Amino acid sequence: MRNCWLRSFGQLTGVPAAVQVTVAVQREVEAEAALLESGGEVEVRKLGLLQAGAGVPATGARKNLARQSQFEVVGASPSEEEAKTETKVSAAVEIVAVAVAAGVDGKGKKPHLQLNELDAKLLDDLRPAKDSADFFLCQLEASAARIQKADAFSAWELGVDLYCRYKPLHPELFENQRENLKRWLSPTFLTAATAEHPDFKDVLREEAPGVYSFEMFNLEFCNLLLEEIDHAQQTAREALDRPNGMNRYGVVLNQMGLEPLITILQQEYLMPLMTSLFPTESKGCEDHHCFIVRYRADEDVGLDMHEDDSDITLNACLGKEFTGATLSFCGLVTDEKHRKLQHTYTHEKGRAVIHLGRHRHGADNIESGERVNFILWSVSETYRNSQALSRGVIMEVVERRLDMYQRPVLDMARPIEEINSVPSVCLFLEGLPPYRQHQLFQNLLEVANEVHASLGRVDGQVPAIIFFVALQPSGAVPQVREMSAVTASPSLVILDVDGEKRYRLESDKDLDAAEIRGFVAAFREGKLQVR
Ligand SMILES: O=C(O)CCC(=O)C(=O)O
Ligand SMILES: [Fe+2]
Repeated sequence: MRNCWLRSFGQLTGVPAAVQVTVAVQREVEAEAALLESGGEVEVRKLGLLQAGAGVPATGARKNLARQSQFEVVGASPSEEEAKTETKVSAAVEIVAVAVAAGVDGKGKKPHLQLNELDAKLLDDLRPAKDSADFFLCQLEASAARIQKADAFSAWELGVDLYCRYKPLHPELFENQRENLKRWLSPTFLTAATAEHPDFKDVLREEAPGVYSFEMFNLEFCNLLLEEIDHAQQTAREALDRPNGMNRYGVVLNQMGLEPLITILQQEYLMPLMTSLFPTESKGCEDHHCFIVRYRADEDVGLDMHEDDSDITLNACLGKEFTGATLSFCGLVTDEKHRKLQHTYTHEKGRAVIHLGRHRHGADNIESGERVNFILWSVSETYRNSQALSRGVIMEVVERRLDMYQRPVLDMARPIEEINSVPSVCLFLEGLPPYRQHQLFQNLLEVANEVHASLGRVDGQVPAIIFFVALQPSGAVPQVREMSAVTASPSLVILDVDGEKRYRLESDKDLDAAEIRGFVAAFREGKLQVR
């Protein structure tokens, strides 16, 4: 068995499960080939990303966290046995097996980063059952073909690159997070959050109705994270996304591989607090978007009043030295006086403020120095689904709008908000065999390109008809399916959320490019019946 060590990494934003696995396996296979060619004389470094995707059950307490783990394999001389390894099936299975053996049995060379319990559980889940391997591989191949052929997926690959390249400055932020957090959280908050009956009354300061603050991180953590962010910006700047359209100089922490840390922070320490302050909105708060904002005189100096695309927002100041840059609050967007200024909060290093995402707020201009804050947007699918009818399709929290606008077909799991206002062609393919998904995706792509060409599509602008594809029942897919009132796969629907209309293709024929083309053309000519 080759030496191998594991590291746990975070979630790739915007990358569906099967695609992540495929990229990993493709690279593994390439590296494998290089290793065999070299006769094992040259050490080959292989990087991969494992994810419990198709055919591999994603169980465990936190789907999000249990979804992936990244591992590195360093090859020594291949054995006879290994030299025979040719197929992707055995490569995929072998990779999993190597990871499991090294991680769970602790046999690997010294671990680069320690496995935490959930990683161990993940690897157990991934231990491939013989009969699922073929199906698993089939999914991988279909996704590989999609990646190679469809431009629509190219940006997702870029995300993978960042993961492979980023080398942390402070590994302790990426390993053994549960233990480390105990050292980094303020003792008062830690005690309150971990008590048998969590009680925050001595910890919280009510700043204004619905706005609370508390001491959260100690200085060691603030400084550690500040240094890691600087390091990421220096070494991987071009690959880091901006956190949202409003902050030009922030970074998305999940993208740097910090998702496991943030998830533990959210689920184990913040959840009791969120539950006690915001019982409705915190129910089912499983997802998060975590990012850094930065203000200084020569960059962004402040942020206009807005509401967040979160259900609950936590905003902790990491430093550095600054004056000004206070945070102003008005009311909840549903309040009559929601535009009236109600409170101005002064940030302190290590102190966090927590409020509902729909509580209007804005960052006042910085006067001198630099302010860097850690923002955690918690998202509750349970709460969002309960609000679905009044709010239209709910957005995933991660915005990659400009990228999205370039793509002919978008991922329905993470739609852009225009799905609520622009007619959207939605193709549901969840559960279909991979070759069929691939074929129909190609058909949709072909029609989307034709339609956009005929509409005179302008780069960077939302076209008059958007195309979405659903490959797995994740993210917004179940919700869009429900709104479309279809149960089968494939299903083709044109959804006009704003006009409260939907058009379903009902046909005896097998779906193909001609059918899709005809259906969209009929819609454009106003010939479709609402169904
Ligand atoms: O700068 C702050 O403290 C607030 C930032 C913020 O509201 C946001 O990024 O959504
Ligand atoms: Fe905000």
